[in-house]
Amino acid sequence: MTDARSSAPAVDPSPAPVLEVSDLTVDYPQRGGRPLRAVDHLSFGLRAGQTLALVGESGSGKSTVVRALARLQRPSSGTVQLGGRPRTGAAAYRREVQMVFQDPFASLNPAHTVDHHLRRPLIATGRARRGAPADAAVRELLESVNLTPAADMAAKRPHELSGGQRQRVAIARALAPEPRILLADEPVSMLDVSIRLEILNLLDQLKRRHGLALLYVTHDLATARHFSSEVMVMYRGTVVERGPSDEVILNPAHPYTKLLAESAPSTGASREQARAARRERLDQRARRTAEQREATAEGGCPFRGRCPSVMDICAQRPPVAAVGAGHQALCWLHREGPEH
Ligand SMILES: Nc1ncnc2c1ncn2[C@@H]1O[C@H](COP(=O)(O)OP(=O)(O)OP(=O)(O)O)[C@@H](O)[C@H]1O
Repeated sequence: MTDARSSAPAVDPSPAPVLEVSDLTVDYPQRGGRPLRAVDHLSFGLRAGQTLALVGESGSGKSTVVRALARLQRPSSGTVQLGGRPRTGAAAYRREVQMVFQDPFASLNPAHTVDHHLRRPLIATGRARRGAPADAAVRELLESVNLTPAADMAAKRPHELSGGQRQRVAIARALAPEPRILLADEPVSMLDVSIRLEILNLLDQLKRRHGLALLYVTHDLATARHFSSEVMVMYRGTVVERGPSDEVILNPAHPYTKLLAESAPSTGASREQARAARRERLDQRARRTAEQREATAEGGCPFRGRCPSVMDICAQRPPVAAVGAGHQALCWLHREGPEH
């Protein structure tokens, strides 16, 4: 795998975020009990031309973050602001923030042609007028995701396409409104191994070409490292480690990230292995939900029930410790000062 980041044009290391998330908290009501805290006071920014990876096991809260950013889930508290503008109208926000979903089989309507899927958002968002301008814009979108000859592809229905081709259509559709932000929630986990890297490379190229800010949600640490400049590791709704992707993945500081890195499945897993991993993730999700209910009630370090280095002090909320340049871990092990 060539390093997608090494050929990156020099970018301003810290341009202002185009999307700012501050203290985002999402609680789900539970029948007859306390609400379940799926996201706990999360803050981060997405920057133009950069990819931030959000990693964690099933049930850690990644999809809830994406749903809140896409305004499909109302936060319990905190804010999500577009380019420093707190009150963007719903239509303008939806144009700027687009999503690519995990399942390209479910995200396209089987009754409609590819042309219909792309023409609709172009016209609805005023990016192209009906008729010849929309024809040209559909063609351009298809070519930009390498679906050619564009005229043949435009006439097809989803069932006539492979999984990878469908995901390319879904990406083209997300680009139609010319967004500034793309939220990609496990965009390749349902695809055949052989085409996963092609689709991730395509997203990477489109990010550069259009200066998109990309949030890449994944279970896969290898592709998180390869395709992102920064990584946030989430456990039970809390970011337990964040920093430059090489740093976090090659030198993990938090016991949870270490565990993830040690148990990471290979990117080249077969479809059967991927299915087995998915079943395991669903089991994990059920376990995490049960644990999360307890954690919501208890406080302290969310990972202490599984942590091999657990200490008495972990019953208290851990500090955010600097463990390297721009690299932080939420852990008592890295508390500054005398040994405890
Ligand atoms: N609509 C909902 N109502 C109640 N609880 C929910 C809802 N959606 C998610 N949860 C719970 O919130 C927690 C976080 O779930 P979320 O789907 O955000 O995690 P995830 O990391 O994206 O997992 P996966 O990779 O399986 O999608 C889990 O405990 C989950 O059971």
